[in-house]
Amino acid sequence: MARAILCVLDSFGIGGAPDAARFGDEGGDTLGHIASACMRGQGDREGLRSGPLSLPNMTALGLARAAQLATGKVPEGMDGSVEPVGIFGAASETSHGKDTPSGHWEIAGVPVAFDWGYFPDTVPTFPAELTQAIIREGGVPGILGDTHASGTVIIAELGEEHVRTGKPICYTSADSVFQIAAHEEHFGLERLYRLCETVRRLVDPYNIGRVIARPFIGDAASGFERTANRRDYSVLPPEPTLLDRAVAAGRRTLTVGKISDIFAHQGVSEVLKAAGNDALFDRTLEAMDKAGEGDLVFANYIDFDSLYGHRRDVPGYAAALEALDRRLPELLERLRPDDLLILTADHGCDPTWRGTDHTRERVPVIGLVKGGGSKEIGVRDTFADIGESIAAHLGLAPGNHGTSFL
Ligand SMILES: O=P(O)(O)O[C@H]1O[C@H](CO)[C@@H](O)[C@H]1O
Ligand SMILES: [Mn+2]
Ligand SMILES: [Mn+2]
Repeated sequence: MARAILCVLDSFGIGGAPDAARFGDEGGDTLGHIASACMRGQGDREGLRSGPLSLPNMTALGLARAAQLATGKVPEGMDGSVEPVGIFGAASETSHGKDTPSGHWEIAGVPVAFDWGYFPDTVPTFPAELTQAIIREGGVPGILGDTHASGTVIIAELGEEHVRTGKPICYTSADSVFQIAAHEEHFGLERLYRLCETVRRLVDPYNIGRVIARPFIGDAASGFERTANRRDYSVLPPEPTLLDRAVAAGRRTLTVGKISDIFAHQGVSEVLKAAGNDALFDRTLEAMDKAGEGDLVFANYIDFDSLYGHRRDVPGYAAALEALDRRLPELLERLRPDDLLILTADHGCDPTWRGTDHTRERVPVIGLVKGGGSKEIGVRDTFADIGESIAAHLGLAPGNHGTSFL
């Protein structure tokens, strides 16, 4: 039994999704395209990184072979001849959406078999009656934005007007989200959180997955910058997840980063938060030190997605992958006999792709049971196989979805 350590590299897809065309994402491949770009010198950035993508520790865990299973080819510059030390394969998503909650919930054994509500890619994007209700019940003089947008672009465009008028910047994306950007000092952080709670209630009838507070600081002269005080207001998962099942069985679930928000704080014993992948990795190590027999550590590394994938920043994404890879030995050293480690992702966000949205992709499933051998698990039909394998490893009763690969 021992423990299970589940790490989600947010948006680290490996291509090959059988239903990618339905999303306009046929050919989308986060890892494959980053690796190819790096081979062409397009991953170079002065003072940051250069050359082919170098992920020796994830390759030892089977990343190159997992990508080969997902797409039929080894990413350029990666070594597909390395014999993986542990569990390796890929997984396809069955949930209808390619968003963060769908991906994480499916990993935790609960695929999302219904369609979220989405706001149309029009201006205005939000229904007039919803906007009116937000103005009335949220106590704001109006809203800015009201469009599909990239969060960093829209605060550059509207930050000054927001500070001047006090109107929050409201926007959405291809995801089922209502995002609210507001200045931490001029508008106020607590006031932004309260507004998000109000909007959470108001968008429930529209079946919107998340309301997201996007606080920022700065001014027009020096530029506006988002802070780490982002907060996600998710609806409840439709069924008990792996987290709920673990807690119900008397286990502890130690969540790192935004996991707790993504699961609407259900089935969470402990929340370890931090800003930035590096600090989140530190929290993961702390959680591993705290976790006892039969417990689950569940971590999310958000920078891949929000700082690099959505920003279509190939050198940034490559550097972040290499940084995490360099630190993996610290995590591997902390594994106790019979601990299960899995590294995976919740969707893709190919930084070479058009637009700024997620990409429908398969995800890697790589890891090991400490003391166990090498095992190819193939391409799994659902991310739920990950949660089901963890449940089996921890001695929890089987759930309603997925099949253990252990
Ligand atoms: O452009 P930013 O604000 O980072 O938004 C991105 O983050 C949201 C939540 O993950 C996605 O829906 C996408 O729109
Ligand atoms: Mn995500
Ligand atoms: Mn995202």
